[in-house]
This record gives sequence, structure tokens and C-alpha cells, in this order.
Amino acid sequence: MARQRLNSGNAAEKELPKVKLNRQSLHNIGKLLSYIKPYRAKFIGGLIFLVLSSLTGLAFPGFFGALIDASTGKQRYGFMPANLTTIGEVAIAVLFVQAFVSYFRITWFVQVAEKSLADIRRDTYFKLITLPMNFFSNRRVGELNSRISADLSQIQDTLTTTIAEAIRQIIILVGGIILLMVVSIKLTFALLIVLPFLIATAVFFGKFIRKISRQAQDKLADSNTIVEETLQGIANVKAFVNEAFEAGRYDKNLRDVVSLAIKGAKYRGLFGAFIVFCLFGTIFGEIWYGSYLVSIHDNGFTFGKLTTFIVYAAFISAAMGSLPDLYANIQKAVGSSERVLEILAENGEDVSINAEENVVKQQIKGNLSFNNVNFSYPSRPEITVLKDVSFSAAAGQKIAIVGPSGSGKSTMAALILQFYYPQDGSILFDGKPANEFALTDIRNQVAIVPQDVLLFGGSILENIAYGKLGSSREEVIEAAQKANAHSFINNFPEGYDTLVGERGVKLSGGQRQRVAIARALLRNPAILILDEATSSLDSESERLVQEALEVLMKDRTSIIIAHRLSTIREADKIIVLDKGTITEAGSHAELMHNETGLYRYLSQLQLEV
Ligand SMILES: Nc1ncnc2c1ncn2[C@@H]1O[C@H](COP(=O)(O)OP(=O)(O)OP(=O)(O)O)[C@@H](O)[C@H]1O
Repeated sequence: MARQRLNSGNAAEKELPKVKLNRQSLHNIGKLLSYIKPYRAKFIGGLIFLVLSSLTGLAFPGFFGALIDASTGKQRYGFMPANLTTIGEVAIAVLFVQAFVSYFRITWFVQVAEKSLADIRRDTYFKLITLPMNFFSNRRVGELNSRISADLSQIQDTLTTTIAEAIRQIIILVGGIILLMVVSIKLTFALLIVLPFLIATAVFFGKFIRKISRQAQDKLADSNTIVEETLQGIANVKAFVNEAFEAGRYDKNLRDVVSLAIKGAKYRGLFGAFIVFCLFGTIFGEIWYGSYLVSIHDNGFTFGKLTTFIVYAAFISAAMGSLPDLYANIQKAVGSSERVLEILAENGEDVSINAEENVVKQQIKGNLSFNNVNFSYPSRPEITVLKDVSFSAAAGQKIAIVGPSGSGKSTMAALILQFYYPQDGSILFDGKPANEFALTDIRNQVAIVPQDVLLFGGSILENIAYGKLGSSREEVIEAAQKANAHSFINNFPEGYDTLVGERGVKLSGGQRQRVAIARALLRNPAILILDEATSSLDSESERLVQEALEVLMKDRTSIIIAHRLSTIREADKIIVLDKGTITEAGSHAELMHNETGLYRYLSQLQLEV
């Protein structure tokens, strides 16, 4: 069911788009329904119970009529004596059966929906994290995340309630109309001519009102964004003395919210008046005409019959009224299924969901070479980011890559990690093309210490152990000692169990880097990529980080993306990248000899700072 929260100010609760139901979309939803297969026995049981509970529900208006007629000594149905006790007993027995089947239908449907949804969520999540990087660079991750969770919730709602509700209402509608005809054909026709028209108007009106309240909600969300933005950037607001401007912006937005809400209220009032006059008027008209029929004694239309008729009429109106909403929900679920299926159909990377299958099968010693690599990001094929890049690093060498911002240094790291593949040329590990290795073999033996180290919400211990899952506490501590991180970690009251991230301590840039170095040490990679932090650390932190890096780089091939040239003087080779082309390569001394070279120019610039 659509859960509308009025004026919650939450823009994320946007309505999901609806999709036309056609053969293709039903075929798609069929594919997703295959997730129900393992639980089909319960699903079918639930469906049978659903039909049973709907049919037993239809018996009650009949009981009401029979009871009322029995109270005046008339027998309503041939098979049921005009005896209040007997009718009461039968009704209670039916009620018991209905309660029993309702319990099982609800619990079984929820069980099937929850279990199959968990399977869909699991598959979608796994597919998502194994999708190639290109998928993510084309999409905003936050948007993707909220979209998928909204889509999955919609499918869940549909599986748990909408389908069952739609089936129930259809049974009530069809069964109710048949039973109404049995009671009085005349009254039924009168009702069926007026009711659909009234309900269609009510549904249309309701939709229109919802649209207005959604607009008001969006506007309110906009004003919340203003508050959020200004509070986050409060220093800017104050520094530019823009308080009055922001207050004006907020005030204008609020006024829009109020005028939209008032517009909505007017239509809601009209809607209420319409319901009171037309819908209740129709019901009253039916009762009026029915009472007239009862008053003519010789036509057999009893007071009991009239009661039965009224309750069936109420059932039918409720069923008719709920069907458009249910249909819209199913349309939304079909749209959601299509989007989820789209993700499930994407080609993931060759990584297994079983950790055991991802163990290293082929060792890499650490020789790395780029042969005439040309590369453009798939999302921007018109721009060649790397042009004819060739270099080689023997196992254990330190290679530094320097160059202006945007020259393609991080792109080279991404290519080594096989996040993307060159369009031309090749990348070789130990002389063999990358595609001769399993993807996981390469990533397992290449580690990266990035510029911005991302720590997860867990403990420091867990964060370091992320480098090699399953490592012992001793191994983690040993790695932290080598990474110059042990003493600062021990200074926290909870030591290695200190939580980092939102609810724990915030680590400084230098501390985070050392945690990342410990993580990389634990991994013990053959090839190491260091993306040097651009933000300068204070000299003590820098010394600690630098020392830790020296330990980490020992005896392995290291590719250092350098921003501060002072740290890479000792590198075996320095590659200078400019606009995606290697313009110079050599040792520090060799490059400094090239008086017109970019390296010498950049070094001198940094010395002057
Ligand atoms: N995911 C991406 N999709 C499309 N283009 C990208 C992507 N990532 C980077 N680029 C582009 O590729 C070029 C090289 O970027 P890269 O990040 O490799 O440069 P860099 O030398 O590492 O820069 P910096 O020193 O600022 O980190 C830039 O023009 C950048 O805009």
C-alpha cells in the first residue's frame, strides 16, 4: 500500500514510476517470481487459504439477513432453520474457520515474501558489488542505493500484501455482485450503474489531491535542504553576511509550501463534500428504495434481505474503491522488478561469492609492465586519458609516477588493479598478459594505500584485518607495530577494539594512513600502489608515515603516485606523465639534468614553496 506521510519533508519518498502492464512486463515479473519457487508449497497453501477466507467472509452478510429474519420468525434460507441459536452456532463455526485460514494465509505469505525477498536482496547486493567500476562511474551511488531499496520494498509490499489483497478484493467483488443479484436484481442494477461512476470520480479526485500534497511535500523538502545547506556551510553564510539572503530564500519557500497546502485543503474539502453528498446519498437512496420494497409485503423482500443487500453493497464499494490503488501498486512493482532484473542481468566481474574460490591460484612475483597502453574511460570514450604508455618495473623496484593533476596517474593505478581494461596495448604481470591470470589473483596480490583512506564503522582491529580476512590478533598487532600504528592505538582506552567512524573516535589523516599501511602489510602483496596523500601532514606524522611506508615497500614492487617530489628521490625510476603521455623517465639525478624537463620544473616549484 502506498504509505503517504503528509508534509514529512522527506523528498526520498517520491512515488515510484508506474509501468504499463503488458506481456513483456508480466514476463519480467514472472522471472522475479522464480524466487518464490523454493517456497512454492507455502505460497500455494497461502493462495488456497486466501480464497477460502475470502469466500467465508462473503457468507456473513447472509448470516446477518438470516438472523434478522429469524428474529421475526421468517426463514431466510431453505437450508438454515429460522432459529437464532442454530444460525449463531453456524456463524461462529464459519468465523472460526475464517480465523484459522486467515492466520495461516497471513503468516505463510509473509514467510514466503520475506524469504524470497532476502534471496533477491542477497543476489542484488552481490551482483552490485561485483559489477565493474564502470557501472558505478555512470551512476551516483547514493541514488542507486536508495533506488534499489525503494524498489525492493515495493516488491516486498506487493508480495506480502498487494497480491493477496487484490485477489481477495476481486473474489469479494465478483462473489458479492453474484450474491447481490440473488437478493435483488433491480437493486443490483441500480447500484451497478451509479457506483462505478462515483468510485471512478472519487479515485480521480483522490489522485489529484495526492498530487498536490506531494508537491507541497517536495517544496517542504526543498526548504529542509536550504536549512541543511546553510547549517553545513554556516561559516560561509556568516563570512559573506548572507543571513538575510538565506532567511529570505527560506521564507519564500515556506510561503510556497503554505499556499500549496491551502490549495490542497480546498480540494480535500470539496472531496469530502462530494463523498458525503453523492456516495452517502447513493447508499441512502438504496436503503430508501429497499425500505419501500420491504413495505410492500407481498413481494417477499424482507428486512433481512435488505440488510444482506446493504452489507454486500458496502463490501462491493470497498472492493471497487481499493482496486485502482492495488492496480497502481502492482504497476509500480512491475517497474521495480524490471529495474532490479536489469541489475541482476548485468555482467559481473569474475569474483566468486565463496571466499574459498577466490584464493590465489597463481603467484605473481612482482614484475609489471605497461605495453603501449591507450585508454579512455568507457563513460567518456572521446577523451583518451592514457596515450601509448609503456614502462616496466622489475620485481622489488620502486617506481614513482609524477605529473600535474589530471594527467592520468590514478588511472594507471586503476588499470593495474583491473578496474578498467585498456582499449589498446597490454598490461603484463611477470611477463604474462593480465588476462592469463584470474582477476582475483591479481587483486589479491596488489594492494593500494589510497589518498583518502576509507575506514569501516567497526573496530581498529577489524579495519586492519580487512587486508587479510581471518588473520589473528597477533598478526594484526605485528602489522600495526611495523606500520608505526601500535603506540597510538594503544593510547586509546579500548586499544585495538576502539570503534572508528561515526560512533567511535575519529582518526587523524596520518593515523588513518598508518592503519591503511598496516592493512596492506597484512596482505603482503607482491605489488603495492601508494597514492600519496596530498594534504600535508605535520612533520612528526609525516615522519611516522614515511617510516611505515619504507617498511611496507621493502622487497616488493612499489608504484608510488607522488605529489611531493621530495619523497621519491630514491625511487629506481621516475615516470613523468603529462596529459596522459609519458614525457620523461629516469632516476631523480637523470631527470634533474634535463633542464627543459617538466620534472625539473615541478621540483624547483616545490622547493620554492
Ligand atoms: N571514472 C572516470 N570516468 C571518466 N573520466 C575520468 C574518471 N576518472 C578520471 N577521469 C578523467 O581522467 C583524467 C585523468 O584522471 P586521473 O584521476 O587519473 O588524474 P590524476 O593524475 O590522478 O590527477 P590527481 O593528481 O588530481 O589525482 C582526468 O581528465 C579525469 O577527469
